[in-house]
Amino acid sequence: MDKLIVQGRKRLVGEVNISGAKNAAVAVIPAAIMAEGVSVLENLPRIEDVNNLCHTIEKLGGTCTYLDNGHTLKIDCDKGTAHCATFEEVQKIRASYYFLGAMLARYKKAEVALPGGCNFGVRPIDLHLKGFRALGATVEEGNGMVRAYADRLVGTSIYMDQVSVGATINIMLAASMAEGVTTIENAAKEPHVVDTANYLNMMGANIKGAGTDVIRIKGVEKLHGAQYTIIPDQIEAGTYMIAAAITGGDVLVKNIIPKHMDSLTAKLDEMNVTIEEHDDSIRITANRPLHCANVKTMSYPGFPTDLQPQIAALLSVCQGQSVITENVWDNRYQYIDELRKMGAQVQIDGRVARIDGIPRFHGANVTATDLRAGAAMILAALAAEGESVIDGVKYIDRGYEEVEHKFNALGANITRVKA
Ligand SMILES: CC(=O)N[C@H]1[C@@H](OP(=O)(O)OP(=O)(O)OC[C@H]2O[C@@H](n3ccc(=O)[nH]c3=O)[C@H](O)[C@@H]2O)O[C@H](CO)[C@@H](O)[C@@H]1O
Ligand SMILES: C=C(OP(=O)(O)O)C(=O)O
Repeated sequence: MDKLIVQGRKRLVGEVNISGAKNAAVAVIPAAIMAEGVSVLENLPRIEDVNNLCHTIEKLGGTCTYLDNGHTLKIDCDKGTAHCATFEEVQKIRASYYFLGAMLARYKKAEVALPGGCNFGVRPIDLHLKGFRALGATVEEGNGMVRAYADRLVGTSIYMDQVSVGATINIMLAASMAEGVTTIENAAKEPHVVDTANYLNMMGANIKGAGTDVIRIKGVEKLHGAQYTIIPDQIEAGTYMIAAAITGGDVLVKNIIPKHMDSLTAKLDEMNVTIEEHDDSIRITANRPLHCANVKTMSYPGFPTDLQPQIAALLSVCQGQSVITENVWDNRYQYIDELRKMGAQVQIDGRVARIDGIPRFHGANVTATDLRAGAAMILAALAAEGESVIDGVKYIDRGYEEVEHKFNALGANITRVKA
């Protein structure tokens, strides 16, 4: 597996362009198989999750063709695809569960292997399946597979027991081609939910209310291809904003939607970081001592769980005691042992992490236990005294485009050693 070697104590200065959002791209790509016609997706991030989804579409019988340097993709499933996805690619990533909703919509039948993705303990998909059943599908699970089929899907009212990004999007996909109207109450409001709804509407769907907690979907018979530009990645942007703060840097984070960053900018402001907001960029300057802060992760517009490891790295080198409460995942502190190897002082008690600020990290050999844990390791290593070696880079490559190149362009010194 590739490793990253990071020389620490580098102040990041300059500008960084944020790529398209992973969690939007990974929903929009499977949604493209619902179209009779060709879709052109722009601003796709060049990341492993996108590669895996493209391979899946090709194995299903569709075609994926890049039109430029890898950010614009033409997806052609005009003649239809298979409805059974059991390949290795499907098991590697979380978002492969969207093929269930997409296939069920177009073919009224779907067979998909259980998804993979980052390991935060149990990651059930019961709410997705409950939604499909409510629409009239029969759903069976067994041997690592989910099988769903229906003679017809019929719109209905669905109340989500828990706010779930994946279930909201998956039900939206299936309901787009159901008969009649579906309402999803207590829906997730994340920017990627809105992005997927916008793409589906461009394809001819009739979805209203995405971005609020009630989404209303009037089913249509057919969807056509569409040209669509993916939104910027809120989490990649947040990672570079925190990188500027942790290295005492001065970075303009470009090509973003500043509104999506509100929960993070409020927190960084509270910590004494200077923030300048522009139309589509944010400048982060950190030239004052940073204060401790308390962070609670929540669904959007709350503080995203996908920035929890990165903010933990930053809080580790702030003055005083900070408290993080992880409200989304049962087990998202596996990376803390790795951060401790670099000197972090953290006590974990269930969903709560108490972090006592240290003056600075020291370099160490650490492992990226998952995608955002890997991002946190890079941030800690950038701020650390000495050299760090980060293993498990394949997780980072799932969701960060050209990670070492983007950081090095800001003044970091990161070298990739190929396995
Ligand atoms: C590909 C993608 O977009 N991944 C994101 C998505 O994951 P994902 O869609 O898997 O996360 P959910 O929003 O569904 O999960 C939120 C909570 O609901 C629970 N739950 C979820 C589904 C279900 O059927 N039953 C159930 O109990 C989960 O255990 C978790 O505690 O949202 C998470 C929360 O913002 C992010 O961390 C992931 O980066
Ligand atoms: C957890 C994440 O992704 P996934 O749900 O795809 O594992 C993430 O993007 O931080």
